[in-house]
Amino acid sequence: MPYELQPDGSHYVNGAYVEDTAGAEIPVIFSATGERIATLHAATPAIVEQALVAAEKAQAEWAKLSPRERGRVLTRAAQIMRERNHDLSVLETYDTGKPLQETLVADASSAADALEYFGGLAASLTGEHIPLGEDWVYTIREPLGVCVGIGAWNYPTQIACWKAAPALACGNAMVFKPSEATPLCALKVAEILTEAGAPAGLFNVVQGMGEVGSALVTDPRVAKVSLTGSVPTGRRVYAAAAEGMKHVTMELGGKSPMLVFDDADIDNAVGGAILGNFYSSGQVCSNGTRVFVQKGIKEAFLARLTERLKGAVIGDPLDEATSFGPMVSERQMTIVQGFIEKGAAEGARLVTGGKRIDRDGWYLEPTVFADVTDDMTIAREEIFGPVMSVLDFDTEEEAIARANATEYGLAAGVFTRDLARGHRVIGQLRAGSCFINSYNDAPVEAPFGGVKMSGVGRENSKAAIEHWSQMKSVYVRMGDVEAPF
Ligand SMILES: NC(=O)c1ccc[n+]([C@@H]2O[C@H](COP(=O)([O-])OP(=O)(O)OC[C@H]3O[C@@H](n4cnc5c(N)ncnc54)[C@H](O)[C@@H]3O)[C@@H](O)[C@H]2O)c1
Ligand SMILES: C[N+](C)(C)CCCC=O
Repeated sequence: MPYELQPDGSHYVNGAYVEDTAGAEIPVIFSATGERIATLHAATPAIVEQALVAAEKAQAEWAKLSPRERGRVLTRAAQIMRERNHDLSVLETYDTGKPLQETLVADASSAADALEYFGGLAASLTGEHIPLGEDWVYTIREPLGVCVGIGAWNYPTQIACWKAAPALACGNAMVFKPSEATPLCALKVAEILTEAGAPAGLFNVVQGMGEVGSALVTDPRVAKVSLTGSVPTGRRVYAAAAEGMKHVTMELGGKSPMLVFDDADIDNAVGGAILGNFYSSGQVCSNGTRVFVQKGIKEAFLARLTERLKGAVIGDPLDEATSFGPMVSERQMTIVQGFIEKGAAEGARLVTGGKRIDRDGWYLEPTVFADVTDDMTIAREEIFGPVMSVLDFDTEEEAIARANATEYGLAAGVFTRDLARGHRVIGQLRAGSCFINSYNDAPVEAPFGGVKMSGVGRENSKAAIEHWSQMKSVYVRMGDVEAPF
């Protein structure tokens, strides 16, 4: 066992593990077996207070460092993460149930990318000089202060670092609350940042459910809240943050469309649909769960998809050969089973899957429904599980209109050999993260985030800097002040 699964304390505050067993118990369950692997406790008000005090103190000192010095800490943390990728990946697999085959390449490594990228960017975050004849204005890019990050359970290491890396690069401190379903990984991020030279209190982790998140969001010392979670939680958190006029980033849910035209390379389209529906057992916010296939290739697409799904290796997520693992929790599995039942009851054609797998843990078969219509529940609501809905269409205009007929707008994809059509269609899809002949790529260099109900703000890329800093402008008069009296 690379890391002890039971951490030295539930929380990481002011550079060290702390515990307060008065907080509600948080059992950590390995979803491949149903076994309890650790027990943590939700933060009490005293722990939340300690974290905020520590963050406030650390932020004042951190902001005084040169951006280059701040960047050096982040890039050092990235290097440590890469060196420990295997251990961190195993921990991620225990925390989430995702196959090691995935976590080895998509979690600590994506987190390290963010630390490296924003560490490198830190020194170039400058203001500008604006000449006004004799007078002039200069701008200073300033930190926001103490920021709160709140995570979902599907990518606990990645989410912590996609928030912390730009936040810290800009001179902020952070109190991060992981999802109560996956509380382990963010603690390692905190440990590594300390080891890399981050001052005590710069990145704190407090555990808990919605009440702990809510206590952080409403605290007047907090300048910004970045949430990754569902739309209903996003609505509540955004409203609470608005009361205090706080900055927000909202990375929320989706029901994203993937459009497959008759001229698409069928294997690439099927590959994109598999990645966009079954990676992480379908527990990915940007998944293309409404797969619109043009009528001419619909049956060929379904046949190839069914064939390729037979290649899924379902099993122990700690075995590197496994390519499809359990759901994160029994609760999530039950929610997804409810959607599968609705799909069948509302008349969708079950092409493959649909059942719970007969083994320990919370496994569902990769499931594909065809002949899905726009009004069906499975075509309208985010399922967050391994359930693909295939809808068919005749014309480009029709597909675009139907793809856009949703309150969500996180992602969208197009598969076609006609690149002019690819760009034309993507240009009309109302979504933040789009793909042509690909799906779900999320390099740190590209902005990531949604439109409409899927969110506000962007993570990753230079665009994230705008969401973790603010501009001060300074007018400088070179001559006398002329006043009317
Ligand atoms: N857009 C993205 O980048 C992205 C990435 C991953 C997941 N997601 C979305 O997350 C959802 C799945 O994750 P989940 O089930 O953990 O989401 P969730 O909304 O139930 O919880 C998200 C987080 O918010 C906290 N929370 C709940 N109520 C709160 C409150 N009132 N105040 C403050 N914090 C509160 C939870 O404890 C958890 O840490 C899906 O909708 C998925 O699409 C989005
Ligand atoms: C990097 N992925 C796989 C696109 C995940 C982004 C976070 C959403 O759940």
